[in-house]
Amino acid sequence: MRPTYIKICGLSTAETVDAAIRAGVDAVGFVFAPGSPRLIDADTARTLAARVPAQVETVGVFRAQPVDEVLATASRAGLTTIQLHGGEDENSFERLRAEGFRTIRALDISTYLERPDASPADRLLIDAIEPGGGKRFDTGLLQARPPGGFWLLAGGLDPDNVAAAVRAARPSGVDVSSGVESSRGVKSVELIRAFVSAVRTA
Ligand SMILES: O=C(O)c1ccccc1N[C@@H]1O[C@H](COP(=O)(O)O)[C@@H](O)[C@H]1O
Repeated sequence: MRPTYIKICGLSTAETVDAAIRAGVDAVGFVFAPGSPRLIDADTARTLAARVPAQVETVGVFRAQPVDEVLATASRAGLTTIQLHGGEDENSFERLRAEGFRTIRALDISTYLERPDASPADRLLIDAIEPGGGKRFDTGLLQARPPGGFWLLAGGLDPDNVAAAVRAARPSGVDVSSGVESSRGVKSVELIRAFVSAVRTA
């Protein structure tokens, strides 16, 4: 069986990017969604992404932003992958792919249950209602509509709950932001290490 894919999101310092890579993550995320406590600009992301080895994905996270703005930011930052939390139309992912990006479509659990097949992106991410809010959702709801293909579980994961969440929901991967922070928006090297280690025990 393939090891669980791990993405650590909302990184903003060289120290935490390096810690995530040393811990063995598959992807690091940079947030460009206005209003986020993890918001960084494209030039900062470019400097951080330059530290990341080629086998680790660099993901730009956007929420309800015009696709032209998404493309301009991700291109300037030199990222490999774009994660959209709403605002996209059915053509957006095709356009992002045509520009050479891998894509992740993030759906909150309610939207996923209403439209489980609404994912023309390369990968699906299922999240709680408020992205980046550190709140979990009941993964038992997925039993009614088990996701097919590669999918990521997100929403309120942390080093203490992630192993059980992986065993229960069997996602292809996990994505975390709040659960590896010492205070809102501030990532912790220790919590990043503990999170990756907990996933590996699941
Ligand atoms: O992290 C944010 O601030 C954010 C803002 C807007 C859209 C997405 C955001 N992050 C994504 O939220 C989930 C997990 O969040 P948490 O672990 O519950 O805090 C993850 O997909 C992040 O990429």
